[in-house]
Amino acid sequence: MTEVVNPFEMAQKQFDHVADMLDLDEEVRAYLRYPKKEFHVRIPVRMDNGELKIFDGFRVQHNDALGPNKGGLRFNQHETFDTVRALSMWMTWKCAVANIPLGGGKGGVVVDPTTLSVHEKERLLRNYCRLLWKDFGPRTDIPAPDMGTNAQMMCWFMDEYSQLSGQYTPGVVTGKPVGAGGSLGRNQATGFGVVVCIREAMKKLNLASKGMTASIQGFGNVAQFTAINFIEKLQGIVKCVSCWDRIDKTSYTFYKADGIDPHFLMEITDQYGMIDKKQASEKGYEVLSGDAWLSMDVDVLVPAALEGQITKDNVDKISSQVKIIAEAANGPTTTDADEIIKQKGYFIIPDFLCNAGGVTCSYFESVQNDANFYWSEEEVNGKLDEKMSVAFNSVYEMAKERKVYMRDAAYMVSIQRVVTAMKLRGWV
Ligand SMILES: NC(=O)C1=CN([C@@H]2O[C@H](COP(=O)(O)OP(=O)(O)OC[C@H]3O[C@@H](n4cnc5c(N)ncnc54)[C@H](OP(=O)(O)O)[C@@H]3O)[C@@H](O)[C@H]2O)C=CC1
Ligand SMILES: O=C(O)CCC(=O)C(=O)O
Repeated sequence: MTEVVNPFEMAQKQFDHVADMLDLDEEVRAYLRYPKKEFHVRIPVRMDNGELKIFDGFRVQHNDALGPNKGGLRFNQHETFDTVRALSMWMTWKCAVANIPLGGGKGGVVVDPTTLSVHEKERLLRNYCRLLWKDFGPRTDIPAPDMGTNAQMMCWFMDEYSQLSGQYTPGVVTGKPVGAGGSLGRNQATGFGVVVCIREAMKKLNLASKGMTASIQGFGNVAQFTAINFIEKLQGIVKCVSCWDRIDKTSYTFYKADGIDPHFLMEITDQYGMIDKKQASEKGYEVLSGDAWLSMDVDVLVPAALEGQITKDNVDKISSQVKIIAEAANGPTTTDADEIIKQKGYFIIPDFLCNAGGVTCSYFESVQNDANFYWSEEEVNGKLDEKMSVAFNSVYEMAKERKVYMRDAAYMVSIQRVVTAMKLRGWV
């Protein structure tokens, strides 16, 4: 039977498991198992053809013990309240593991962004902001780009908020374009951080990175910059990436035995992330089935698309040659599949550690906005590399010390930091 995946149940299960291992107090568990605040809005938008359409939008603020809630805003046709709840909870652990003074939040609008014109997208984004602006702010809750949203949309959000509040407020949102309060390096930061984690894992496993092979699911922001950094920083070879084809309504894997060229593939990818099959084939790429990425004989497997992709039904397809599973997406592995991965002894870099580079760079962007002083790209990348290496090593050390799985170790580091802040603030 196909596994049904509710991301929020998955997030709670993961938390409960480590709460038991830490013998966490019942009151603390009750606090952390659910978000602190949730918003559901109905967003009216006048479409280009004059019709009025209403969209469902969510914002969830899980926990702000360490600092203001922080997390992306997704435009996704499959978004649910529970997905956003799970993602906000994972943001709490992500900020804590990265050791940045921020809490967990996430937002989502139920919409297929490919069906909207630019003007419709802008009206939807601005109306979402108008309905919720009093609950956002640089000291309250700070959104950022995520699936289906981008830097331009963050800029509209910043502009709308600034107009409503009567003050130029760049720090209300991160992931803005450079030149409008954005930080150099933010666009590539998540993929950059994924590769820092892979590099650190390789050091621990005594693997030389040169010539190591990888297979990546997805070809959006995170996947693209993971591929580029894996090739350029580690001198590795990316054998394939995959993408969703909205015309054929299926996904495809683009494979090249001697390694893909992410820059070429980016040139033939449209604004919604679809790679042109014809042009890829002409350049010698094999176009394989959407799940072919999972069974590749490679050293590093990188799910970088969606949640719930590695399930108990397909986990056995993972090659025994794989040495590292780097979870670049949020929640790509279901709890049942995770148990099998753990038993088989694959080295996993858990999602909220692996993809923490994005929010860490967002934090740098907020710091620059507050100071109104902007850093060079070298400075941003240097600080990001350091933060991600320290985060990886703190989790690795915890796993070694407690003899636990890397995911459990990441939870232990994060939960302890959040609970310490809650206790110091007198919440529990
Ligand atoms: N952007 C960021 O800074 C961060 C993102 N993340 C997480 O990383 C993941 C990817 O996000 P991001 O790259 O920003 O999102 P994008 O929207 O840029 O990319 C998502 C990618 O997944 C592809 N995709 C969708 N469905 C499938 C499928 N069934 N099979 C294969 N590919 C598919 C999309 O293709 P198409 O576009 O054609 O639909 C697209 O290439 C998400 O889980 C997100 O939450 C985590 C931390 C930070
Ligand atoms: O950059 C950010 O603030 C958040 C990024 C995000 O949503 C995520 O890491 O999942």
